[in-house]
Amino acid sequence: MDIIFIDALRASTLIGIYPREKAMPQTIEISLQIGTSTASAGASDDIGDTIDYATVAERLRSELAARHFNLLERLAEYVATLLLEDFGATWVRVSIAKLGMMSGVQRVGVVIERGAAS
Ligand SMILES: Nc1nc2c(c(=O)[nH]1)N=C([C@H](O)[C@@H](O)CO)CN2
Repeated sequence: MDIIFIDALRASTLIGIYPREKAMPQTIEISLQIGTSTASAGASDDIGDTIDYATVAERLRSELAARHFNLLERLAEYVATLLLEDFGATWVRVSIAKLGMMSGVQRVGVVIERGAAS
């Protein structure tokens, strides 16, 4: 299995369990490892034969701008499902972090893996 990755993509979304988090968008940081075969694109040199990371980033930003989730766990599931079902990934690792949420802590977050690594 090959991997296409996006590291530390920043996106704005409503995320959290507290009223202020439901009212005020916050910036989250998303890192993705997207399992897929890159062999076809490696041979053809054609963007149509692979998962376009620019399209993934744009889609995520627009989806997240329009949604609210209570938990990072739910948001991570949403992102993983989107990559598996809409982009045809076979396996994904999704890391999502909130920045500066707690005093003395730089980042908090979740990492999930879904699909089948081959
Ligand atoms: N495991 C989790 N713990 C917490 C979450 C979460 O999404 N997953 N969220 C919060 C609050 O929304 C937090 O961001 C406020 O500091 C607390 N714990």
